[in-house]
Amino acid sequence: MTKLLTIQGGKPLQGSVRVRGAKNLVPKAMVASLLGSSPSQLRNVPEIKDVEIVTNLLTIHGVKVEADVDTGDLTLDPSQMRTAEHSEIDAHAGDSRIPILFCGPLMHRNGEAFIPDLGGCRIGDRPIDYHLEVLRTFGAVVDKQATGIHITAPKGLKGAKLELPYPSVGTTEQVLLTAVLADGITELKNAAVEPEIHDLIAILQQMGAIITVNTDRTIRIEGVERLGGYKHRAIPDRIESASWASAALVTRGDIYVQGAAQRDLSAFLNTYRKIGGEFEVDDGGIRFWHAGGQLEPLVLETDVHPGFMTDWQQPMVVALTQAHGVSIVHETVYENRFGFTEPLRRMGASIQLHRECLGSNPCRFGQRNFLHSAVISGPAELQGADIDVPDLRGGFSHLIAALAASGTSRVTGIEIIDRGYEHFMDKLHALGADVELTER
Ligand SMILES: CC(=O)N[C@H]1[C@@H](OP(=O)(O)OP(=O)(O)OC[C@H]2O[C@@H](n3ccc(=O)[nH]c3=O)[C@H](O)[C@@H]2O)O[C@H](CO)[C@@H](O)[C@@H]1O
Ligand SMILES: C=C(OP(=O)(O)O)C(=O)O
Repeated sequence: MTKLLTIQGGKPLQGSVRVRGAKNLVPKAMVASLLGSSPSQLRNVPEIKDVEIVTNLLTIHGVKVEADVDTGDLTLDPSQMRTAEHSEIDAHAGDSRIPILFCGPLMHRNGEAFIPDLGGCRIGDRPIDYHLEVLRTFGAVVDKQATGIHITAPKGLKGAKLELPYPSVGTTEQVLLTAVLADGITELKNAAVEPEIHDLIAILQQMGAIITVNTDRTIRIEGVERLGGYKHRAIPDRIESASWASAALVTRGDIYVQGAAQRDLSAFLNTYRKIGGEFEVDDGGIRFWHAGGQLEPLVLETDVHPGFMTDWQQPMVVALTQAHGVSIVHETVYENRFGFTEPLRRMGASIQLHRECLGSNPCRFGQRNFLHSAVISGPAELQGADIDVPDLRGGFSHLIAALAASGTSRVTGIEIIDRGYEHFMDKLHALGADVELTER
């Protein structure tokens, strides 16, 4: 059975949606529970696919996971841990990148780990060379096999001096989850400092870890012998919040995002204001709306935190198709994150892709053959189209383009959107969207 979403566009989205814990924190917080000698409690957990995948992976490793989907409370008890079969891990890895973060905790607890083929969005090559390099420096032995990668630590894991070629989020998390129980001190230079990393550090500190973050992207971790459980409320999802904000702009609507946190959206809110979007912050969330005038074009470059996040880029590009004039977007985090613009062009948007760096941020893709800059001319009158969702954020962008377009769009592959947008169909209905889901 495939799901088909039919969208009649042209209605402004209006109303309120609730955003819960961050997709890019919650699964990692769940993995961290493996390091504890007692149960952990995580609050504000959303019902999204990546949480389901990590729940299954933890369960096959003997962790008892109890969830209350209404309150979003999760209890994770690792006291009966066991080693899972490679075939079991493969079967449950799904379309997520999280399995690679099990390495450190599993080596500490079971002496070995297995990395299956990883999922995640197809927005670039997404190699794992930094991960394997840091694990080797901790003392792990990496054995690449036909079905995946087997990792052992025959002499234990020892603190290390590390420096990343690029501030990779996943590799920084790999280092944190490995170093906290390693023997001795780890120093990581050029670390990622995204809000989700700080939240993971807060969790590890509650468990008993000793971690210092310096202002120069250096993280110092003093290994300890034992960690306990944690009790933590996950930070809200800043990507989902920004996505609904873009939806308000594109559809000329007005959306209150309950749970959105200004602190983690700073770069996005500056851009939102410059394009002509309005927002108002209160204790419970942020209201986003289209002020009624014309939207202004922008020059935008994605970057690591505290820059404009790459996962905000795709919905924002749809908003820029509605701005009066020429906008430029330079994607510096992933080499191939503009594939989603092809359906937008079919819908009537004017977007040209370029191999050159159209911006001044240092970028790894400039002298290579990657279409990683976009020139967008607006405003475009979008028409409905048939679309197959390519990836999580690209898919959400297509939904909001279709909601703003005249006529009917038929969208397949929407299951991908469940990876990061909790109950998005219910939310679209609540916002007054004319959408219908059928199975065929
Ligand atoms: C589950 C999760 O949290 N996903 C987020 C995480 O992905 P993820 O942790 O995979 O992203 P990274 O920060 O590691 O990747 C950044 C860049 O580093 C490169 N790289 C990374 C690792 C490596 O071993 N070798 C290498 O070359 C990647 O190809 C990419 O070009 O951070 C990204 C950047 O904020 C976000 O877009 C993703 O939503
Ligand atoms: C790229 C993303 O996620 P992942 O790393 O899980 O593919 C995303 O959330 O936009």
